[in-house]
Amino acid sequence: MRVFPPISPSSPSVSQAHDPLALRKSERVARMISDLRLGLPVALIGGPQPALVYPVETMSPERFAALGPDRVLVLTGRRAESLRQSGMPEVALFPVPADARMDWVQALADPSRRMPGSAALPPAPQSDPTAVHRAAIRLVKAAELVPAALVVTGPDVIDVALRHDLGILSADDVLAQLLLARDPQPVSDARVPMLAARNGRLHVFRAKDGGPEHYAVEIGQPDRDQPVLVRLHSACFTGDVLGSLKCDCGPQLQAALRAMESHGTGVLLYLNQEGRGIGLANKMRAYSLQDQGLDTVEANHRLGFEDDERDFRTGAALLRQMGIGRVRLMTNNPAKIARLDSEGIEVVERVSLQVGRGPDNTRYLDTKARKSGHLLA
Ligand SMILES: Nc1nc2c(ncn2[C@@H]2O[C@H](COP(=O)(O)OP(=O)(O)OP(=O)(O)O)[C@@H](O)[C@H]2O)c(=O)[nH]1
Ligand SMILES: [Zn+2]
Repeated sequence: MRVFPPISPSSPSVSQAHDPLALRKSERVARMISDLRLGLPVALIGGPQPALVYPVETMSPERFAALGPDRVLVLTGRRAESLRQSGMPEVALFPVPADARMDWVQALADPSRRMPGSAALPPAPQSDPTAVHRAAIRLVKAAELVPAALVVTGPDVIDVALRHDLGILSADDVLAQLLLARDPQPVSDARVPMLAARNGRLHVFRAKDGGPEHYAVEIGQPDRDQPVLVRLHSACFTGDVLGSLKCDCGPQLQAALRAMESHGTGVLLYLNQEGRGIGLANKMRAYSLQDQGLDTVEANHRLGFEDDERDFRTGAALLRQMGIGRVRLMTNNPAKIARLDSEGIEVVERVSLQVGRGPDNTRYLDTKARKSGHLLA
């Protein structure tokens, strides 16, 4: 008779050294992120009891109706504060009453949803978030969903997860994996002549964590022994592709390429960190809030995000991959300079990049200068 090894969710009993098909922790986390985008729950171990984590944004009404009695709504402290709960921890827990409606929960999580007429403010938050709650928020943020989760605890969670083939991992492992810096590897590259710079080559990079690909546009052949003219550009579909006037991204992208062309060489990293890392769907939620009068930072907070959710370690890793250790950085954002410096990339000079100011983005640019420390010259 065949004997199956016992299943140990947090540390698979068969190590990958012996079984190449055994899932790595990073692969389990990548699957969890995909599952949450699909509206599937994942099981986390780490609190007093194991828990199922459901994404508020994508869960179905049927799954909401079938939730167990011990469930809490997990919001970021930012979101809780915008619901007029002051002095919040980084992660806030609200008990969800048995008769709670799904649209009430969704409206607490997402300011773009209409609160059902009779709904009152949520009851006072429960205290003491555990690693499970912190991991739940990190996972839904990584999935670029509304940063809110329903966490259901119960003794049979692991049974349910095994029966339904759900992802299972310890919350500490999830948190550790999501904090790791990944080294994107080069995948392919080819010559791409551009209007702004004829002598261009596009390199595609991919990390092993299933996250987004990032790109490097190399102009000419920069001498690695000299500081290289570099731009770290975060994706902005609206500005870069549509020519939106709400920001300065499109003009900055083109001006950087033109500057590299006239200098003869340079590298523009195109980082897929849309909306300062919150994703395009959330950026459009933020834009709706801006249409109601909030500025770019207030809108992020109202949604439950920090001002800036980007991780510029990715930019440093790409530069290292390309053999670039010293740069003249085209930016107005001191956080980019600080991050490259702390990652061992020497910024020998900041090259100012002030272009594209107009009536539709004056407030946006002024807010970035006032609240996020962007330089105005
Ligand atoms: N959340 C949010 N993101 C925005 C908004 N407007 C633009 N963005 C995003 O902001 C980022 C701007 O990227 P960058 O131009 O590289 O960065 P920066 O911080 O302005 O720094 P520099 O341009 O280098 O000075 C892009 O990811 C845009 O998609 C907004 O109102 N809300
Ligand atoms: Zn933009």
